[in-house]
Amino acid sequence: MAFSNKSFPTLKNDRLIRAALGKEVDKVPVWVMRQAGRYLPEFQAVRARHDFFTVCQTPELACEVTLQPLRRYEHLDASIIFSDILVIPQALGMTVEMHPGLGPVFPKPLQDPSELDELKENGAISRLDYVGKAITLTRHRLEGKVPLIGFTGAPFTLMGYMIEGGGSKTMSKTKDWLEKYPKDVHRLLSLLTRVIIDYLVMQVESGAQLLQVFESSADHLTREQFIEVSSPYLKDIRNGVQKKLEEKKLEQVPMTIFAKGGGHSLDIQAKLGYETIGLDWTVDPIEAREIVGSDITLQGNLNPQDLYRTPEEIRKLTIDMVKKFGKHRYIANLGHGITPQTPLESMTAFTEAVHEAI
Ligand SMILES: Cc1c2[nH]c(c1CCC(=O)O)Cc1[nH]c(c(CCC(=O)O)c1C)Cc1[nH]c(c(CCC(=O)O)c1C)Cc1[nH]c(c(C)c1CCC(=O)O)C2
Repeated sequence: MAFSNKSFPTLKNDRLIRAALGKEVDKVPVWVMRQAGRYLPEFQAVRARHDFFTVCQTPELACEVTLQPLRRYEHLDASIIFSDILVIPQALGMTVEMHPGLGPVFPKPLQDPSELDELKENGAISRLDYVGKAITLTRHRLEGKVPLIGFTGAPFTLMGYMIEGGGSKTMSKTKDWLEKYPKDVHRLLSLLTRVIIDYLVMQVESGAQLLQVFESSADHLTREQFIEVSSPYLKDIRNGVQKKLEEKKLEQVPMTIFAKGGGHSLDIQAKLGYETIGLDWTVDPIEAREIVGSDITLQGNLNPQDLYRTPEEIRKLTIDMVKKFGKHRYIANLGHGITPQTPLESMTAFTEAVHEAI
């Protein structure tokens, strides 16, 4: 590696970090989940030549696609390292393939709790070394333009993919495990939590400046189930990362929890120690603020579907949204990832409108 993680270029735009820490900002920071992705022709061009996980595993390629949206959209206030949440099951020894049009596929999902013993926890972090290398390279190539976000899937969401063998509308196998094998479920969630903590610390060591935890399958959980199988692990992750960063004498970084469909548990999320809570588009900004109080930053939450409207309509919806959230403790984003057919000019309209709103 030509670059080391020492002496990164000075950060010139720190709006994202300031907003996450509750400091004053000149403009509302904005970034977009899946901002490096298939709506960009330059991303499609890279994907035409390389398999999805090859892009993730090759620091030069991961860095290139991470930078692509920043070259096109001058108003973006953050970058997010190009990778996937499913690199953790891969590092535990499971095979994951990305099938175009279908999404992720595990040829051999977990079928029985006895298979948990085959997961390779030892050495998992060193098998994810390529993510650290991509982060370090990207921090240098960013030249301090905007901060770099690192991320992970949350334990329940990862467990769901490992049991279902891919995306699932019903998650019925996972729900079956919750009923039949509660002890093994907690064993697996604890294993994933340990790996996730070390993985996030490694990302910070490599140069990540903010960390986001994706609990994307929270929409399958009731509030009671969220309390049982999600929130304790999310809390352990927040505390564990803080403790290990202290031990390693590394600087603390702000963390975001995004639980899609977790609107039923915002009060619980507010007590987990995360600086920022990400909201999907079903949550009302004013109600969310009332629930979480004034000491937490909110992130979100335009409906990704709204990016199919005209630029004028997008501007209006975005300005209305930003005004509802207000300038303090707020990071503008979509309520979930940007979709592949989104017109390129919609991103311009959205990001510009955020900066002009207040
Ligand atoms: C659930 C989940 C996954 N991956 C991720 C989540 C959590 C966020 C969410 O809820 O959407 C996280 C993720 N995946 C990707 C990123 C990159 C960083 C970014 O720009 O946001 C991030 C942060 C790249 C990707 N991950 C994927 C793509 C598209 C695949 C391709 O290029 O062929 C990209 C750009 C594929 C992927 N990866 C995953 C699925 C279900 C799919 C298929 C569905 C889809 O295509 O949107 C698992």
